[in-house]
Amino acid sequence: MLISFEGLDNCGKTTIVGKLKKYYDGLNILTDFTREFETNIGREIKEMSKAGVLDPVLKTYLFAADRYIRTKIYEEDYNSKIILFDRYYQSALAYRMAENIDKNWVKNINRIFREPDMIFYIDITPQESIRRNTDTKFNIIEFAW
Ligand SMILES: Nc1ncnc2c1ncn2[C@@H]1O[C@H](COP(=O)(O)OP(=O)(O)OP(=O)(O)O)[C@@H](O)[C@H]1O
Ligand SMILES: Cc1cn([C@H]2C[C@H](O)[C@@H](COP(=O)(O)O)O2)c(=O)[nH]c1=O
Repeated sequence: MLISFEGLDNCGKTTIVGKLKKYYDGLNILTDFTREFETNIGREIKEMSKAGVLDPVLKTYLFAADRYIRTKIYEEDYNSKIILFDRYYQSALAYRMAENIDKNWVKNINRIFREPDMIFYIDITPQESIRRNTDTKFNIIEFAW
């Protein structure tokens, strides 16, 4: 089963995914979790973002490549394990649309990904997202408010 978690930066995805992993481990239910920036391409996204050389088109391709590598790892596991995705392709749609990139183009690139069995959207306000932010946190989107 593939379960994904979405929401604004700092909404609490990683906290919830961590707690769920512990909970399922306690029940001996096989569970794994994954998030962006775990692959070489993911790390490159971070470096390019810090260097200011990422644009929305590059982000679309690179995040999809990072996601593709991670989905391949779990290809055989969806029927036997719970795979928790801390962000999935819905983030690509939301974040690229916010950057005025054509939704259908982003959708087409992300068509290769299996649909999640469940998506949890964690709803916080932009103000709360900013309030929870710390200087040490990596943000790929400049806060515009
Ligand atoms: N339910 C909650 N209420 C208040 N604060 C919370 C809650 N859940 C998480 N936080 C706090 O919000 C901050 C961000 O949490 P977390 O890293 O889990 O969010 P995230 O959505 O994974 O963030 P990121 O956008 O960096 O991936 C942390 O300081 C965390 O302690
Ligand atoms: C998957 C994906 C993510 N992003 C953005 C969204 C966030 O600002 C960062 C990821 O950081 P977080 O710690 O997981 O919140 O990357 C994006 O722009 N496009 C994507 O496809």
